[in-house]
Amino acid sequence: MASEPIRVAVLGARGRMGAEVCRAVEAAADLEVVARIDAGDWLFDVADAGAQVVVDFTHPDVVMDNIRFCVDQGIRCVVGTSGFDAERLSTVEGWLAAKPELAVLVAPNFALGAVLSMRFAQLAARYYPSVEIIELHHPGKADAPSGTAAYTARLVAEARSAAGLGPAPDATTSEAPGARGALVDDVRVHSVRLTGLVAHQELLFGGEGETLTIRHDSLDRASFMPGVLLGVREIMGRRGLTVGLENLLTL
Ligand SMILES: NC(=O)C1=CN([C@@H]2O[C@H](COP(=O)(O)OP(=O)(O)OC[C@H]3O[C@@H](n4cnc5c(N)ncnc54)[C@H](OP(=O)(O)O)[C@@H]3O)[C@@H](O)[C@H]2O)C=CC1
Ligand SMILES: O=C(O)C1=N[C@H](C(=O)O)C[C@H](O)C1
Repeated sequence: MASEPIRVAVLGARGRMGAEVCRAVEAAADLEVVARIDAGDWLFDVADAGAQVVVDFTHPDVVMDNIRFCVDQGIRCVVGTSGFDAERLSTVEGWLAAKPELAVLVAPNFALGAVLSMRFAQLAARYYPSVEIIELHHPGKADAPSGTAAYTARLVAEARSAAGLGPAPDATTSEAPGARGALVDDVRVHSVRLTGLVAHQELLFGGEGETLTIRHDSLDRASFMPGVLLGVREIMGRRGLTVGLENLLTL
């Protein structure tokens, strides 16, 4: 006998990602949307609808309150919203410590190619003295740099530090504000916002007489959906906090 579909609530349901997630979940035979919540809606509808998993694509300013609500209500979370730093992640871990049967997935990027490009970047990082990140997004994006770029910068910085690399060479002594981008974990990150774009990232590595460019392009939000659906299915069998879709893949 077929098992019951997983009951999913979508937060940010009228947004760019939330609307796409509602469509993708509805199209999956083993999942169903039981609540669609957006700004101004009553969050308790999620619990009243018997949601087993919440998918959050809202805003960095509200996502922590949403996770807190879900943990209090005993609901698992798949979180795509950006804005997570080490402090936020450890706060979520603290909440989960009191509810060990629950699980939260925070994935900076659900696109397979983005996850692979970060893994390739980790491999390359130890070999090149210079590295800079350029992230390019649609102009409706609220935060800069992107969550993916911040996460990538951290992975690259960890790989550089493990390899004993110091700061990237840079003789700049005079700079117009922002001209050299933001420093994230000692890695320069440049943010472009441009009509027509969706979500894109380039990592530029430089060594003696050569450069290496690793680029990923999400040309459509459909690119994120297989990762989101995988997250919803996998979170049912997990416990605690998982950071990064790579932990659900065999890479
Ligand atoms: N991890 C990944 O792979 C991806 C992550 N993202 C991230 O997802 C987030 C959303 O992106 P996007 O869909 O483009 O943004 P949108 O602004 O299009 O959508 C966000 C939606 O959330 C709503 N919202 C705001 N506050 C609340 C709240 N408290 N409860 C419920 N809904 C709320 C907004 O309403 P209103 O507009 O009225 O405020 C809006 O409808 C961003 O942080 C983005 O970086 C995006 C793509 C992929
Ligand atoms: O806002 C977006 O669009 C995206 N946000 C995420 C991020 O901040 O990294 C993921 C992807 O880049 C799309």
